[in-house]
Amino acid sequence: MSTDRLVIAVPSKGRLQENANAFFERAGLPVLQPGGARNYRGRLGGIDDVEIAFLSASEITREIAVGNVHLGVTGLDLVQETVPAWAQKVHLVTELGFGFADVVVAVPMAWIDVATMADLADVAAEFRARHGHQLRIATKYLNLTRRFFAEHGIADYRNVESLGATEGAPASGAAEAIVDITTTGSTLAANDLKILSDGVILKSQAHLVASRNAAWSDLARAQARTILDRVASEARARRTREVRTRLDDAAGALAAVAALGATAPFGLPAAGGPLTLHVPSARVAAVADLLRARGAATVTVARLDWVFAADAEMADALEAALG
Ligand SMILES: Nc1ncnc2c1ncn2[C@@H]1O[C@H](COP(=O)(O)OP(=O)(O)OP(=O)(O)O)[C@@H](O)[C@H]1O
Ligand SMILES: O=P(O)(O)OC[C@H]1O[C@H](OP(=O)(O)OP(=O)(O)O)[C@H](O)[C@@H]1O
Ligand SMILES: [Mg+2]
Repeated sequence: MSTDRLVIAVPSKGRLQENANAFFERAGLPVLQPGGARNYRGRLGGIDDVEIAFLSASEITREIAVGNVHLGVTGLDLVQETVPAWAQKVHLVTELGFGFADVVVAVPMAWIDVATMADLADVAAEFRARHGHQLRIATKYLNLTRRFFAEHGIADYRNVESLGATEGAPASGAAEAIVDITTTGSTLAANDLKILSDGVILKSQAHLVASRNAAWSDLARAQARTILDRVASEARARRTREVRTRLDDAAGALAAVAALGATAPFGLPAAGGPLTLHVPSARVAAVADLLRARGAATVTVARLDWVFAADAEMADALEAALG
């Protein structure tokens, strides 16, 4: 880093790229790549002097861990697998609601007696005596596997490192079982593999992450505060609906819907005026029912683009993590 400005690492390819760009766009901070797709440096629109490094998801994780970039978008699976003592180096700013994938233990469908990790432990304990070698697990998630198997008391196995087509390992005879990431399950099914019932090691999704090791200048901290305020405002808006209505007893109605999480951010209306509520999106129908039961004739519901608020919980949590 040649200057003290903020540097954000954004996926330049792979499964997270498109959604990561859409996420910054929604927050009013479009990712700009002036030199075209082959230029590995860009900048963020909507804010001055923020640099973007375009990298693959695994490179982003590494650069965050060593502190070469301040913020980045990557998968939780990569953070937990590839960064030793990750919580000391990486602060999870927020989940991003995309890049969902589970890291799972899967065995051949034909193993009808093996449904749980305890069953797999039994197989592992007897495997060498029966077959002349240890149970082999194909995976690129060596650290997550080691931790999870240890928690389940499985010690008698061997990892076979696999960097691609892991699901093919049992059929090809390279391993007996696998640990890999799955989203739709179609690759597992196509390879006649099943997930053990308690074999989900990690439910991963993309996160905005911050490096606790980077050099955080005053400028970089201030830029991060601005960015996180917009990100938090967009996230708040996404989980909220604006509900408007008119009733005789607005105060009584507000008290009744408060139990459903509704708030009146602009206060109670003067007599006869419209009441504006903010309601968690999942509770909108229940709130509308209650309002009509209390005499509201019409209730409108609208999506919001932004909800700016007085508190800065995301930025404050980052400051606390950076010390
Ligand atoms: N079905 C999926 N399979 C694999 N990764 C997924 C899936 N769904 C979401 N992801 C997320 O995407 C991350 C990896 O993305 P991807 O494999 O596209 O990167 P990449 O560009 O291939 O990077 P690299 O070349 O460094 O492996 C995973 O670690 C995970 O967090
Ligand atoms: O459950 P599904 O929806 O079928 O997805 C799972 C598959 O996707 C990933 O591979 P990817 O296509 O990223 O190839 P890679 O291993 O080369 O990264 C992963 O390693 C699985 O093979
Ligand atoms: Mg990949």
